[in-house]
Amino acid sequence: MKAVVAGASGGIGQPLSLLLKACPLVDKLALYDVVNTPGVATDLSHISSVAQIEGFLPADDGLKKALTGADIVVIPAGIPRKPGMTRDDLFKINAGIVKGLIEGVATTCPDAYILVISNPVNSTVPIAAEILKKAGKFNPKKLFGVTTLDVVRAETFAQSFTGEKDPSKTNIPVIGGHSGETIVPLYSQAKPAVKIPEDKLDALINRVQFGGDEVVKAKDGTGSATLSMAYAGFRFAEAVMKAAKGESNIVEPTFVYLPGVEGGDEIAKETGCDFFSVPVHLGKDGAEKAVNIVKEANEYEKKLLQKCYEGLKGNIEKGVEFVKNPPPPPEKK
Ligand SMILES: NC(=O)c1ccc[n+]([C@@H]2O[C@H](COP(=O)([O-])OP(=O)(O)OC[C@H]3O[C@@H](n4cnc5c(N)ncnc54)[C@H](O)[C@@H]3O)[C@@H](O)[C@H]2O)c1
Ligand SMILES: O=C(O)C[C@H](O)C(=O)O
Repeated sequence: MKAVVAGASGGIGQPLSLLLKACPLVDKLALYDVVNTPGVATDLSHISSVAQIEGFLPADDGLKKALTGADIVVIPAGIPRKPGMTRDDLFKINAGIVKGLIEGVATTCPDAYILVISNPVNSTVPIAAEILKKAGKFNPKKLFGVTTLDVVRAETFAQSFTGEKDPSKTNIPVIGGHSGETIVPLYSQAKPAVKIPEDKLDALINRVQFGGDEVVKAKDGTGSATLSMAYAGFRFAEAVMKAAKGESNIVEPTFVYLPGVEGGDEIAKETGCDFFSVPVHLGKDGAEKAVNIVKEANEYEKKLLQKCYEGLKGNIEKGVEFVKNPPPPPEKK
């Protein structure tokens, strides 16, 4: 498989590229960024793994060259948060970055699986969908917002209650979107079952919903989660690649366009949101089936979901509007 990382020189991009370089499922790896890819690619090229690696910059049609023949494109390009910012504050800059990259995908490798990491995911994925629709290249089964970090956090933060030595052995679905109260962990649906004491549940849910802020605060102005995100992004990319190669029974929560995925219509009706993260069966064609876990939520979780829908609808609409009614270009001074 040929994998492309767009935003490869960044805090997420570099460790994610390292994990992809070491992954035996990857034969070719193209690194694209507006800076530093020659250095990052040369460094990684000394690793004795299967993947042939190349780095590209925008000059000389670099994006097109990076994307040519891509099977999977992972996008962590864009600015990260600083303390005091919301993910929505990143929209102004990151919306344009994602738009440009997706336009490149639409013309060069429209059949690739597209994994969007750039924030605000609740809006950047709708932007990607609208751009692909405009180009007549939208395949909803192959466009994914990466929400795996929320799952990773939900597993990790619950470890003291599961008693598992390896927290990843407890499957905890996290649904909704990827920001604050739009993130809804469903501990009632954990497999194997987990008993969270009632007086500890609010704090646990809050930590998962605002785990990103915990890292932003600790990094004190130097960025947001990068290493845990690279781990999570790789975990999801590996799942997509394994499914593409024919491995069965791969189910991962991811933010998808529900009306375009089997089983999604029912969830869209129930949530009022066209884009939503739910556990999705992955196969050769991408998102094969969305699992309606929303209806399994208990009363406590249903209240969380109501808040999620309110925030998420506006974020989705903002992304769609950005493409349908683009803001005027800034005036030249
Ligand atoms: N989905 C998630 O769970 C999740 C988790 C963590 C971070 N993020 C988001 O991922 C994004 C990247 O975070 P980071 O910490 O790696 O930031 P970073 O600033 O360290 O890296 C971003 C990289 O993108 C590059 N870039 C900018 N414009 C580009 C363009 N047009 N084409 C290609 N590359 C371009 C920059 O040069 C930089 O190397 C942020 O928006 C952040 O909020 C998402
Ligand atoms: O919090 C952020 O801004 C980055 C990311 O979305 C995260 O959840 O860590």
